[in-house]
Amino acid sequence: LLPILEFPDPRLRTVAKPVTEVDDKIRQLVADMFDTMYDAPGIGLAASQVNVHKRVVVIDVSEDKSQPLVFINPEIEVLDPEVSEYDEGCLSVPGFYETVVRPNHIRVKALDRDGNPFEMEPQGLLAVCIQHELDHLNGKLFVDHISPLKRTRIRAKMDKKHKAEAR
Ligand SMILES: O=C(O)C[C@@H](Cc1ccccc1)[C@H](O)SCc1ccccc1
Ligand SMILES: [Zn+2]
Repeated sequence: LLPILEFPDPRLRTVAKPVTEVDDKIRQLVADMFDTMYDAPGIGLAASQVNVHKRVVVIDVSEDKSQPLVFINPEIEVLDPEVSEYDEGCLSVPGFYETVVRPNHIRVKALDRDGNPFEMEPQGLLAVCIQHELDHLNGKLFVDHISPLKRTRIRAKMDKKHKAEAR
């Protein structure tokens, strides 16, 4: 299992670099990320969260771990301006859920675990999760989409938790 960085760790603000070659090293990272995500448990994980600053995302929104998806060098285009709300969580901000507004009709282009390009037009939670993970690759967190007051309060609680753990 890979350790997951927690807000406000500044390393979460790193902009991840594109993968130049989808090789066995990347496939090992993907396998370790799925193990870490399923164990958390979570429905998505970006390499940034495990302090690997490469543009790699794993997602599985299924109930029974039956739909693992790998997005390498993902790119998103918004297909229409309609947005929807979702109470998002984050494995890097454990225990906090806040309403985030995002476009709900997008197209994703990425490479799969074999380095082959593919694209999809995800709906619902998958569309939300892909945008949440892409934020991670760009050094953004879901708390950046809520009010500064709420973000400050969450940061204070996370700092207190980390102090207690350090004792
Ligand atoms: O930190 C992450 O990227 C994992 C996120 C994925 C997520 C993105 C957007 C909306 C919900 C989840 C979650 O922490 S995984 C935990 C979870 C599982 C099911 C539903 C909500 C949260
Ligand atoms: Zn997250």
